[in-house]
Amino acid sequence: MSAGSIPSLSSPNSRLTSLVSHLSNARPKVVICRDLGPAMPLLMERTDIEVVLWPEDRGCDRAWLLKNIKGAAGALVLLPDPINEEVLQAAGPDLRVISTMSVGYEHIDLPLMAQRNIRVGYTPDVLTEAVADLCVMLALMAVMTWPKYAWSPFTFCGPQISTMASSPTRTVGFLGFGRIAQSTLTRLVAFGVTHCIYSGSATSAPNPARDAALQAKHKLAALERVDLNRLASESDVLFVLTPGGKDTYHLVDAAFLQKMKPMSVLVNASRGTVVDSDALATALREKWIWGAGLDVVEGEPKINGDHPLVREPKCVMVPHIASATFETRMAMATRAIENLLGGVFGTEMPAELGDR
Ligand SMILES: O=CC(=O)O
Repeated sequence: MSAGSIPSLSSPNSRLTSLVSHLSNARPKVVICRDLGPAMPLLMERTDIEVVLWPEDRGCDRAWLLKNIKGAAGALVLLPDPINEEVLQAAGPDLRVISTMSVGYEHIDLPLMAQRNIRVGYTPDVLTEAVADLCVMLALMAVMTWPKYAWSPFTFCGPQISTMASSPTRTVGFLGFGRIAQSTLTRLVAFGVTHCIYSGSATSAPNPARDAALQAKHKLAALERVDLNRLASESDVLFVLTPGGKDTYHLVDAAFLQKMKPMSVLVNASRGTVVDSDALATALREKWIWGAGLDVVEGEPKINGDHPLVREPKCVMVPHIASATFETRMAMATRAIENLLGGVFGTEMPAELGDR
């Protein structure tokens, strides 16, 4: 999509009116938990499905979902919509697919879906580049956070991410080394980054061949899988890019932050729950680390101006918008719709989780 051709969002209420023409019991019903703007014609122009759309421009009400999902063959959901036993009970036996417009899927009870033979779609890949762009932006902003504004030669200074003659090495660290981490690394190579270290999950197998290829491609002095101690203590810039959930809860805690370099910065663009917010606020206040850039924070979106990290001057925060470019959101919405239709009609889903 070119910048000049970004379609405008049409009102959910006008779509609601056009839904009347879709009502027929013969067609499989799909429930859509949020207006998908310019992608909606991909659903609304079809005559072989009945589309039931949450009509308001805010998160879908639970009560509305539970009422409307009855008899549905599929549902297109978002991160704030927990998909669990309650939803399956309300839906009944016709439910064949849950499609989430997100790369994360911790809001979906996957074992339960597998048990009931309900297919699950998600939207990996299409958001990788946008999130990697934001990661770099947050890292650059996190080194330049300053609470006081009185100029002198060495105020407003922060640690430099690019290498230079007097400081020729930089180590970038990744907690989680999937697609987004690797795209972020690609961007940082242009800053002269020399070393890359990462920690994978306990269950992910080491991949020495992939690592050797990446090291050669980016002409790095080292690219190494390390334990959390080394990740914390050697990273100049540390990106948290691991999935959320109980396995990664508070992996970055006070003990981890205390091991980090005082001039290092932490960026989190995965899930708020991976980083202990109170510990991070202490780390910034006590100067264990230099700064932080956060796209996500524990407890979001219900945080306010009193949150310790919102009040912390050396923390840059954006409201979980890493994938928020028109191009990426359109690709995510399209992928989510394709997944939904694949599940409803029993055909291929472009991005399906797990085995059927
Ligand atoms: O956080 C965003 C996503 O999971 O897509």
